[in-house]
Amino acid sequence: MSEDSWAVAVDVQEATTPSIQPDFSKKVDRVRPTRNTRGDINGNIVTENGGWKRDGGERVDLAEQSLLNKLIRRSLVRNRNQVEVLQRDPTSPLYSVKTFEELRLKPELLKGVYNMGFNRPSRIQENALPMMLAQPPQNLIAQSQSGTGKTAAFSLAMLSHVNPANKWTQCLCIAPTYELALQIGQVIEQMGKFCPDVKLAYGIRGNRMERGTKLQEQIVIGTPGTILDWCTKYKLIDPKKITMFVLDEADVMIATQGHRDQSIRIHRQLSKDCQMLLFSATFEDSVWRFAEQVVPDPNIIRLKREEETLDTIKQFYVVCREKEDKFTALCNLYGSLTIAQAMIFCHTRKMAAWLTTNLTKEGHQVALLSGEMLVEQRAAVIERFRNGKEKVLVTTNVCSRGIDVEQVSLVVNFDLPVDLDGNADNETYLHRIGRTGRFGRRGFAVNMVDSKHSMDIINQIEMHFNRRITKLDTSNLEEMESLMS
Ligand SMILES: Nc1ncnc2c1ncn2[C@@H]1O[C@H](COP(=O)(O)OP(=O)(O)OP(=O)(O)O)[C@@H](O)[C@H]1O
Repeated sequence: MSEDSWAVAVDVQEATTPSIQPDFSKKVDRVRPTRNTRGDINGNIVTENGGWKRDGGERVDLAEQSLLNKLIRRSLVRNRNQVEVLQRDPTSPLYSVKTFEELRLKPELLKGVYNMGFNRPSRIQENALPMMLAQPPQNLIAQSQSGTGKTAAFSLAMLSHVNPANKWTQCLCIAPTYELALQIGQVIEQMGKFCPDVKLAYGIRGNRMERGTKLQEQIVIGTPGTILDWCTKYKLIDPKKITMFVLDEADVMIATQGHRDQSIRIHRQLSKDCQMLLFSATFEDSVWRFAEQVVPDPNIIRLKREEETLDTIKQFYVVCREKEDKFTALCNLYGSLTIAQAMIFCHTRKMAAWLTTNLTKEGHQVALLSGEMLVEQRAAVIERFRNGKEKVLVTTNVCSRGIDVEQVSLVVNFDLPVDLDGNADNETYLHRIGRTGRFGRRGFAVNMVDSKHSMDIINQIEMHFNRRITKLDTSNLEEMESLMS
């Protein structure tokens, strides 16, 4: 098969690829590919179909991607951009806080916040928290990329909002999946550690409740289907008594079949005075239309994603003939440079598996990350790599977003990133190599070129970013050392 046809032949390849870790194969049959993907103004990939996006050769489940981000994240994502605030009533004063004290939280809740290691509100929290805690209640639509502190913000708002003396459900929070709901629940539990009278229930599949009894938990978090059943069929919750409704990950929610309608049906049961809060990492038209339906008269807070830059990254390409040749070039490269850690991107799982096997045979300590693994397994691989247990991480695109490994100094595009039409996928290129050269450090990116088509792609990338990609001869050690010094 010609290397050029990777993008087109991916279905066939993956269907015929044996799982190298057989236990992980159970994810494969859930594939529902979508063609309708594009980036929003924040550079996030969005999809209007099915909750899946195709990312190069892998299909990515948006909810899983979100869960992976949560599992591997250790701290706030840095963002120096200004928050944009659009107030419903532009004449009312705009409050923002620089400390948690200014919010006048209950002491036990403040203790919970500090106990989590939060010293001050994150950029989005500075504006979102006073708005969510304001009296009379205000509706809010907030958008910022994953990891900027949204979950922590609305968890705090819910914990602050409830009256523990009232033994009925007052805050309802819905999330796209069982696993995501559990993650949010953990944050609430941790933050509310010193608020023993505030109770939390999980409205998720498998959590069976007796029909007709009313829940006493003040906060209920769950998935739209179960929550809808609990409100309507089982009547465990009186929706008219809900005074705060939180809809998290709106972009993922509407990309999942059925969730959009269920969310709207839950919303319809709520009282008109209920405070509505909606959060999303991306914000393109379909999310916006949905948000407007669910959140009347909103205040809007948006934090633009910080631009990734190629300024501190030296980019090269190596001309090769076929995959064996690319492999030799890679070994030469790796053998001659002092590289802290490297990430190598392949287009398909099959290629990633082949490369991992061969690098391992050469004596390298290699980790493999691919879409057939369960989310928890992917998170564990990333954690090992972060801790330096392996020096090389071979991967398909599934993990190109979200992982920040500061010590990665080399990114190799063993296969160049292409879109479904076989053109340069500039956005993916930026995400892949943008992770090296972080925080002013120098990074290197090496692209393997194995055909006229892939040379065209390099030219397209050069033009797009207006940055030179220099030819590298990996058999010429001296030249390579001087270029890459
Ligand atoms: N004020 C803060 N100070 C320090 N760390 C914080 C603060 N707020 C949140 N964090 C931490 O930052 C990380 C990201 O926060 P959070 O999960 O709330 O972000 P998010 O925008 O909801 O992203 P996602 O939707 O992917 O979870 C978490 O590890 C959280 O514990």
